[in-house]
Amino acid sequence: MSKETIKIFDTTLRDGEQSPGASMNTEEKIQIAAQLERLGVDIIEAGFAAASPGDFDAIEKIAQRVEKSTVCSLARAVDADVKAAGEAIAKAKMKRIHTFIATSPIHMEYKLKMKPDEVIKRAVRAVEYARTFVEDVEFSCEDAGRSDISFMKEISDAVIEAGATTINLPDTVGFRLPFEIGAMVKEMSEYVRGRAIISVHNHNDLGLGVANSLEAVVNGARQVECTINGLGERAGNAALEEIVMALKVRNDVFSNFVTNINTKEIYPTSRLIANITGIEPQPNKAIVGKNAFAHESGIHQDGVLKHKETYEIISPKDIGLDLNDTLVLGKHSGRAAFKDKLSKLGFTLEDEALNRAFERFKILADRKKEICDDDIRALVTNEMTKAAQVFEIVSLQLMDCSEGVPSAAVKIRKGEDETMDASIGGGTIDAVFKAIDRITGYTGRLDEYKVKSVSEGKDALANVTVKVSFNNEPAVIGHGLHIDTMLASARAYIGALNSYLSMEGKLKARYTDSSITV
Ligand SMILES: CC(=O)SCCNC(=O)CCNC(=O)[C@H](O)C(C)(C)COP(=O)(O)OP(=O)(O)OC[C@H]1O[C@@H](n2cnc3c(N)ncnc32)[C@H](O)[C@@H]1OP(=O)(O)O
Ligand SMILES: CC(C)C(=O)C(=O)O
Repeated sequence: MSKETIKIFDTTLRDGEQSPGASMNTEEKIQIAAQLERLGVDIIEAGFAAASPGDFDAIEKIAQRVEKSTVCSLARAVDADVKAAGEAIAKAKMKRIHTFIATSPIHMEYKLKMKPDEVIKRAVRAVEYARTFVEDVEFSCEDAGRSDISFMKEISDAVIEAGATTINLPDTVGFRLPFEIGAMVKEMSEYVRGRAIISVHNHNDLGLGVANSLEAVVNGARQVECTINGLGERAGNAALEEIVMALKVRNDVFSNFVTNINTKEIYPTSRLIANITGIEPQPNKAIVGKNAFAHESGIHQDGVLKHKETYEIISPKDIGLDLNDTLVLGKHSGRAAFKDKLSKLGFTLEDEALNRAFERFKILADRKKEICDDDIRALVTNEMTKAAQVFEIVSLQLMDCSEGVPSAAVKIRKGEDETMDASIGGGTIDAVFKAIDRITGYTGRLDEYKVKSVSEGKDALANVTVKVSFNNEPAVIGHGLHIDTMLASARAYIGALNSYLSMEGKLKARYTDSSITV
């Protein structure tokens, strides 16, 4: 019997970005989309085009670059949203608009303040309008988990008639138990058989997102929506890596199904997302957590030494994690070893980018004795996701003591010119950022500041993430990497400014284009 393909719909760049603190800039989203394509996901939900000019810009750029996966934008059942989605994905080789409206009584009455008939009308209009941009239209019954099944059948009939090809049944608030999701999916997939495919999108509020998704597959779902590392609104979404590995490891149960995922790209993808968002999977997280393959107790270690499978149901190699790779890089390592390490970590860099990364590696190696894989991942990701550098930090001098006023003197390069200025501040970081504002002429409002150590030890790299809003426009993200936390902070702030400047013209054009309501 030929196997059925379960489509993997990745929404890390949309629902994943809804995790508090997980915002990403355009360059970072492009890198993530390229990695998701390598991973083999069928559909990349690249964002919500109408949500912000930055989202629109990122989706548009992803649509122009991704070739093997379908690129999708989310849209409310609102003309302006559908138009923005259609325009953002216009250049994609394979494209989809995903439109949604809530179908549960509680959402219709209190949030939408619409009668069920009006909800159906809005859904039909959105799907019909979406079909004027693309052939592939997905419709979601938001809060399907708490919706009346007969109403979902009625709205599905209407949107399928209007041209929807996928009906998604999100358990938006993660309320349902596996047997309930199974029953809902079975009834709905039998109802729409031959007319549309049924998809699920399970949230993790009760920790059941993955279990619910697997139960949905058994009962007829042929598309599963999920995110890397389980990122997503509130407690997150079902984790892609867990769903895919469960389908693979338990192929005795799921023998009729396959996915297009190259599981060896799971670990590199997980690390890329963790480095970019600064959100580490919990250590005991299944598949990609730091401890997922660590055996701590004597009896387990004894068993594993005698026969790995006594305690291991997954080989780390299957997810692209090579625990036996002992090549440690340091100040005496050359380009060949560096290049070899990059390719083992899943990076392929053009010559120029490779040279820049190698230079930064050498500078780091002068200060840090041993460079571990996570240092290299952070360094290369940082290099690849940098916006064009209008401003660059040249040097930083700080004065701080427990009784005095913190002050910072910063030298910044712009093209050929170098400018130095100083500022005092409420704290050292405040002084650094104020000095940068004085030199560049842009005043930023700091919305978020996060610092994370990339590896262990006192000489670990600091990875600083900032979210800054310039000129009261939508906030942008910047990352800075350095052994010195203050320098990493200055780089992150300048990175955010560079990112803002690279989008400034576009943002303004979209704000002032009266045909687009965002
Ligand atoms: C379950 C999910 O994850 S849904 C996706 C969630 N993602 C996001 O919200 C992305 C970020 N959101 C945003 O940037 C903004 O909310 C925007 C741009 C989409 C809309 O902003 P605003 O116009 O200011 O509206 P606001 O967010 O305050 O309220 C949402 C409005 O959309 C309506 N709405 C919500 N969902 C839908 C829908 N699917 N179809 C039509 N209307 C909807 C709400 O009823 C509300 O309408 P009201 O203003 O008439 O009361
Ligand atoms: C828009 C839909 C698919 C969603 O994110 C949800 O319901 O959680």
